[in-house]
Amino acid sequence: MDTTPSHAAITFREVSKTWPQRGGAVAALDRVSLDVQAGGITGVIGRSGAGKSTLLRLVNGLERASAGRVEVLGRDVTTARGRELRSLRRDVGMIFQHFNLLANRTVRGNVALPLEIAGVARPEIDRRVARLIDLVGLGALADRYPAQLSGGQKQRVGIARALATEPKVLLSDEATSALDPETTQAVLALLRDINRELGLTILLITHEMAVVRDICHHVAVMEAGRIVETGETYDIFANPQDPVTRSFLSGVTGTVLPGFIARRIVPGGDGPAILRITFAGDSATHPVLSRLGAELGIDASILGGSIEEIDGRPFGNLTVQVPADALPRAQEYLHAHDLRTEVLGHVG
Ligand SMILES: Nc1ncnc2c1ncn2[C@@H]1O[C@H](COP(=O)(O)OP(=O)(O)OP(=O)(O)O)[C@@H](O)[C@H]1O
Repeated sequence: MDTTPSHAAITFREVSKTWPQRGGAVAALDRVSLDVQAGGITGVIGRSGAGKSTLLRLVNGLERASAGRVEVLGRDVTTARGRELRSLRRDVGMIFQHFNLLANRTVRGNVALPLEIAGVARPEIDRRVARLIDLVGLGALADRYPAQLSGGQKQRVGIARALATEPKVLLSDEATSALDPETTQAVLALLRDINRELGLTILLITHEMAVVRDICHHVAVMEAGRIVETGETYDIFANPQDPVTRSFLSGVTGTVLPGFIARRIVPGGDGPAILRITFAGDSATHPVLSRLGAELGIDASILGGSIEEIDGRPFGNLTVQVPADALPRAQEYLHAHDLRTEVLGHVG
């Protein structure tokens, strides 16, 4: 996919943000550059304190950069003030981990709020609110108050409210972190539908790689105020480069070794090799193990594995044990078939 700035809905150029602190300053963002593709879903993942919220809040002017430039839909947020900033904010909706609904307003009243603030006429407000409430599947609950809703329903209200001013960009600040796994799936599916149907650009921050896997087309990995890796989600899963990315992936791609295997690997061991094979793209469904046996006479025993779908494409990992003396031939064969391998160690 083209990554030139002309196709970006949001661009960060050499953006830094420092907070004054006693005895110095803390750099929340350190010369971050990123293009967020128009019409796509981009995830920013990082540990607590990596700078994700700060990055997100620069997009709608809730925070201002200390240096660098942030452009949204071709407009410079870094310098926007007053009327210009208000108009920009109407183009950028936001949803939050804790929903931020007004307790004394019904579902209808919460969704109507941004339109009331924007001075939209009442009949138009009523029309738009009814449509939005239907869009997020809350038609039957329009007159309930937030306290009478589940977490997932509250987030649907948050989404409807964020869409009220017909924004072109939606920011999501850990929108599913407070929800159970099933509700998370339903809310992610709603975001995916909205992205597809409305062509909305979504920029979300999360600390869960599963969220990235499930809905993001692109991902940027942050650590200590910097972006350490960025790319299409599938490529990042199939071929992660940075240790931070690898550690995030270890929880979701079946790459964590079960204890019974990990305990067998000993430093300096010279017994059978434990090999991880990564299957991506077309190679994901090749019967390579049986061919290793049939063509090379190498017996590989399966220790663990998983296969899943990322961005509609198959992706898998297989951990196998092969005799130490057969390892070079096995790897050569696997590499010739476009499979990646990693020697995790040797049994002692
Ligand atoms: N208003 C503030 N004043 C001072 N320091 C701040 C402020 N907001 C954030 N920071 C600091 O900036 C750094 C980045 O914080 P930020 O909230 O962007 O991280 P995060 O990746 O979103 O973390 P989390 O996942 O915990 O929300 C942290 O070191 C944080 O302590």
